[in-house]
Order: sequence, then C-alpha cells, then structure tokens
Amino acid sequence: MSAAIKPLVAGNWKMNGLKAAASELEALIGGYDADLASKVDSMICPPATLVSQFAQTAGGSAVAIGAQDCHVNGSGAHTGDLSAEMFADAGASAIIVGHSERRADHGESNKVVKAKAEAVWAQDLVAIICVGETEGERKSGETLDVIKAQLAGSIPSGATAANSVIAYEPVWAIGTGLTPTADDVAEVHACMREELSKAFGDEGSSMRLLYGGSVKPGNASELMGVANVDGALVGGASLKAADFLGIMAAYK
Ligand SMILES: O=C[C@H](O)COP(=O)(O)O
Repeated sequence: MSAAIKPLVAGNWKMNGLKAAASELEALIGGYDADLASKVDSMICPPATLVSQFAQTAGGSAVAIGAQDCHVNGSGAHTGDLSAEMFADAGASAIIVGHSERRADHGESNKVVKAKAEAVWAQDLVAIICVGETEGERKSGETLDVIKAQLAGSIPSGATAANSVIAYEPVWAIGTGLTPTADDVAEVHACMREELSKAFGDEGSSMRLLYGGSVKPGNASELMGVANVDGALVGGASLKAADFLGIMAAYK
C-alpha cells in the first residue's frame, strides 16, 4: 500500500469467457458498493469479443472495462489484430500491454511493448504495462536487473500516474498457486518505485504499482498490505465475482 495512491484491482480474464459470463460482471457490479468503490478502483479486462458488451453492461457503474492487448498501429492490413482505437471505440478505458504470456507466446520485446503503450496513450487510454522475471532468472539472482531492464525498455517517456499503471507479475507465480514472500514483493516494488521516481519524478512516485500472480481472497490482505503495492492484476480469481470481491475486500 502507498499513502495517497488509490489502489486498483484489475481482473485479466485472458482467453476465458463467453457472452453468458456477463452474469459474473453483473454480480461484481452488484457487490461493489459505494463504500468499497471509494477505497479501491475496479476493472475487468475480458477477451476482446466481450469488451463492447461488457462496457455497455458496466456503463454507469464504477467498474471499468479494459482490454488485454492491442496492435502498435491504429488501423491497417493486420489480419486478426485489434487496435487501441478499436478498444476505445468499444468502451475500454485501459489496455494491458507486455503481459508475460504475450512476451512468451508472441515474442513481444520491450521495444514492441513500448510502442503498444504509446498506441494506448494516443487514444487517451491507460496502459497497464507488465514486467516480471522467470523462475530461472529469480533462481540465478537476476530478478532486480530483469525488472529494471524491462521498466527501462517498456515504458515510453511521458509516462504519468494518470496514463500508466505498472504490474509486477513474476512469471513463475502466474496461474501456479505459488506466490513470492511478502518480503520478496516488497523488494521488487521498492526497486520499481525507485526506478520510476528516478525516471519520471513525482509522476513515478505516484504511479500505481500492481502485484499479479496467484492472488486469491486468502492471500490478498497480506499481498495488498506490502509497501508500494497499490493493487492487484488478477487472473484466475477474477473470473468469479465472489472471488474478485473477496480480493477487493482486502481494502475494506
Ligand atoms: O494478469 C494476470 C496474471 O497473469 C495473474 O494470473 P493468475 O492470478 O491466474 O495467477
């Protein structure tokens, strides 16, 4: 937790969810009362096929809708790709870029992630920029160097607390049920805060830093209580409204 930064709990549904899953979004909206909304922001990033529908369902509620990736260009001959402009048009307010599954499955480099963040900003949307070390990198003691290099390479100049959110997701903790210790999370988040403050001044000092990787209702209080952790990027446990609300309850 950082003083004076309103936390964000964002759900990344990844490649999960059909139209009927709107019932979970409706349940989330129903359980996310004004008191909770005053303490923590909430966002769901469904698959691209549901962004428009979810934005309509969430319209007028305090739950924001985001997307999971975008192309670096606004339009053009890129079969199967989707642009930040399209997601803005569909009602998204943020787009995740640089998730480790994109970096691994699609070979996305820091340079590509940076260009995607710029494409997100060009539509006045928020870029949720992900970084994180692999298991091998942690075991060989390279974690902080990897994170620093990813931050330096993936975040464009001009990043502000309003246009960017940074998510630390250790690759080995994603979908595995494993989590780093609170001390390990604190070490990485302190390092990120220092790097961002050096690079972006006051904007870096007040940018939201999310932790992601096997966040569940049972471990949310401990993880969200770590210094410089300003919320969570949640995968599996965001698919059910009850679990997602259980994670946000860490801020009650
Ligand atoms: O974007 C979300 C993360 O990859 C975390 O996924 P997970 O909560 O299923 O471990």
